[in-house]
Amino acid sequence: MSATATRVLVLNSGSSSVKYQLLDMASSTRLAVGLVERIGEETSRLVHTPLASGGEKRETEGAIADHEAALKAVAAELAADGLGLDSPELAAIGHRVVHGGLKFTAPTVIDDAVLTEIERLVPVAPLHNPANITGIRTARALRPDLPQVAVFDTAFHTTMPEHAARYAIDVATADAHRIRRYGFHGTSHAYVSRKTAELLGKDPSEVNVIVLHLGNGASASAVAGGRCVDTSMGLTPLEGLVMGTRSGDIDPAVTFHLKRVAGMSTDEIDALLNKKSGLVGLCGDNDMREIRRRIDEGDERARLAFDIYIHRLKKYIGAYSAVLGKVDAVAFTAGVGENAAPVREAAVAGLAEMGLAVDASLNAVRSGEPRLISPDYARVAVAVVPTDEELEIAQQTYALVNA
Ligand SMILES: Nc1ncnc2c1ncn2[C@@H]1O[C@H](COP(=O)(O)OP(=O)(O)O)[C@@H](O)[C@H]1O
Ligand SMILES: CC(=O)OP(=O)(O)O
Ligand SMILES: [Mg+2]
Repeated sequence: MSATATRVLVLNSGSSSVKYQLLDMASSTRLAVGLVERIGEETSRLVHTPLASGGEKRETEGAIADHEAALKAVAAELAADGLGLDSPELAAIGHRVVHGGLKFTAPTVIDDAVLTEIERLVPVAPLHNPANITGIRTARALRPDLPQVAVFDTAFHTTMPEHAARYAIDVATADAHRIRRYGFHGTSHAYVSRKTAELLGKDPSEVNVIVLHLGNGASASAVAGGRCVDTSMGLTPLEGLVMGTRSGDIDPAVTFHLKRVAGMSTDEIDALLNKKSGLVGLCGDNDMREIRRRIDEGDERARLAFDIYIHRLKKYIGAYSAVLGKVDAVAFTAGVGENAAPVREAAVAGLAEMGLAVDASLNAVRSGEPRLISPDYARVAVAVVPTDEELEIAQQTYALVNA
């Protein structure tokens, strides 16, 4: 790495999107940020903002067939601003990798063996690891000389005690197939729980926080003194909360029933629970903005979908309050958590006996900053804390390549 190489490119590849940021770590500045969405559809969209030059946001619409094409389009956008991947100032590329299994508990420089292990984990993160792998391969082909670092969603959750991480199934079978609860969105849960402590003016070691990461995928975590002690996602990112397209918790016997009685194949059941369930399965929409609009128009299906979503969320707030014993803060984050005031209001409604309340005028504030939305008298702080997985990945990546 050259002495002047202080930039990190971060790729957060999702099942149908890529979020990216180019950061200069020496000056703590964002040089460019962007998003490619609806990859694989006719209506793909790339939004690129060249912050370094103060340039205007650029939007390109049109089919982007796969993640490889998406990354090449991102590289071209960066090059157009003089920030191309060929820059000698680039120190490393940091990749979000969703499933790291038991092997990866920290950021890792990617070599062939690491890539093979990430591939081995595809069956337990079928929507995510393949996209992460394509991102890594494409970036490597463009800059074979540069360190590529994987930052795993599962890493933060490896501190979970065995009684939280194990399923109550036959131990020999579980161990033979590495079946246990891994948890995901860990980079976000780590970042947000730390930021929440900061907002309270405390050290992370002094506070217990329930983090509600509500994006398209959604998960809750119980963080005690900076360490994760429980989280809602399991072997795969399917367990737990109701999500945009995923069912979350369900009686596993539903799957046997669908196979034996409805005659569905394993792949069909997988697709049903991962892609055609959750909010989209319940009401046809997975975007909370659209669901709220429909509720305002009196749409009953949208109302029921919302109520099911909130009911599950409330159950996890209750469960994690019990797991933690004492809760200092509940933090809402990600697309829904940061933007949907009605979700925050409804999730906390009726929990005054547990010390939880939301102040309506504070909850209505729109801001990109961490903020409290609970009234002064509330025993537990309720906060909105914007996540920044890309910044966290950049910092971990830069620290590793400079170590
Ligand atoms: N202004 C808003 N109001 C309500 N919900 C929103 C708003 N903006 C985004 N969302 C929700 O956030 C979701 C995306 O969250 P995000 O954290 O970006 O998810 P992911 O990383 O899984 O793509 C959208 O599907 C939508 O439901
Ligand atoms: C793990 C996971 O569910 O990630 P996302 O929310 O990006 O789909
Ligand atoms: Mg996300």
